[in-house]
Amino acid sequence: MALRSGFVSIIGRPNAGKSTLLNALLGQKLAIVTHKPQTTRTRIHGVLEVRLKKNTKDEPGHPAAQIVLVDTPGVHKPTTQLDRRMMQEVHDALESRDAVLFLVDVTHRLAKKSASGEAKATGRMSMSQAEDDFALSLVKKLECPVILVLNKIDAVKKEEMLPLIAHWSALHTFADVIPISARKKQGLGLLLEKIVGQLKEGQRYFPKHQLTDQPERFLVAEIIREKILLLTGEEVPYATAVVIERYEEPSSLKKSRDGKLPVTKISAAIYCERVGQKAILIGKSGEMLKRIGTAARKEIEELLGTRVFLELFVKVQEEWRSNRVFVEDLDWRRQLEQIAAKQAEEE
Ligand SMILES: Nc1nc2c(ncn2[C@@H]2O[C@H](COP(=O)(O)OP(=O)(O)OP(=O)(O)O)[C@@H](O)[C@H]2O)c(=O)[nH]1
Repeated sequence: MALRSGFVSIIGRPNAGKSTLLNALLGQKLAIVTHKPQTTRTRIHGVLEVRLKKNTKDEPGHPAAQIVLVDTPGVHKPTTQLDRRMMQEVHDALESRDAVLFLVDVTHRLAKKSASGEAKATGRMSMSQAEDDFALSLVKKLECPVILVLNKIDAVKKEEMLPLIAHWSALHTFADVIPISARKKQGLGLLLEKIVGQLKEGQRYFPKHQLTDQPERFLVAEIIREKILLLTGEEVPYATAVVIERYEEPSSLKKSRDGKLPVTKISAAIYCERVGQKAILIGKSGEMLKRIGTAARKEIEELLGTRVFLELFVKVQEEWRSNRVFVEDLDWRRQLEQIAAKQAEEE
């Protein structure tokens, strides 16, 4: 059976579990995950090789495939320039896709019907419903097959699933409806089979062992941002951006004579919008910055397979989320172009 290949975008409201699903399918952490909505800001490509599965008398098989999974920011109504950039990333991810996974969080229950038979949603529920509806409106415009993926089934009772499946299936003609738990890795085999079933025969888009097109320095920036999201509260996580200012890889990956791993030297700027936020990020006697640095360094060392010397600086850039130029410059693809231009200038 010939290889199949294609781009498959994962779309859904903030916190639906898109990044968790990407990581679970890849079997490796590529996208950062937190319990806070709007964690993902740019689209992330994760390259998944699916092995050929031969037909058996009990189960049908499928051909080998290369699936380029595209994780996207959560679909939400934009209010700042950053939001608009995030939504642009969603639109870009929906352009000329081979298939789309529309991810719904099943713990956001349906509104209960009142005595008059009217379904009423209130507060947080009505907001999440509005976000789901907005995401669905984008999906409805697509010409490619859309698989409805009902996520977080580990967190609801089985009997709650049937009304949810009925509700969502009535809203659009989905190519398939697959209940999964991205966190518990349930239902992923079936989901993969269904995705491969939607792809056409084709060549690989990326070399066989390449996990992503995102260079390590940007994965490093995301790891630092994840630790900030996890360790700080209120507005600080949303008002924070991380930019790698220095990234010096060791000349060799060999251990030194005394058995020590080589060192990667990294300096990163953490941007926030106000002096008060800077004070929170630094903490009393620099304690918070130290916690962020230590947590990030450990994970970066695992990622790079070297020791890491990590310097963090906190800088204030007032209202950066509404500054178009600043937001555009945060895009790693843009940063990569700027680095390449600078290198060419220096040579
Ligand atoms: N119980 C349960 N929780 C899950 C599951 N999948 C994801 N989560 C949790 O849901 C939260 C959000 O997960 P993410 O993967 O960051 O969600 P996302 O859709 O990428 O979020 P944004 O970046 O905001 O768009 C995290 O706390 C996850 O651990 C699941 O299958 N079951």
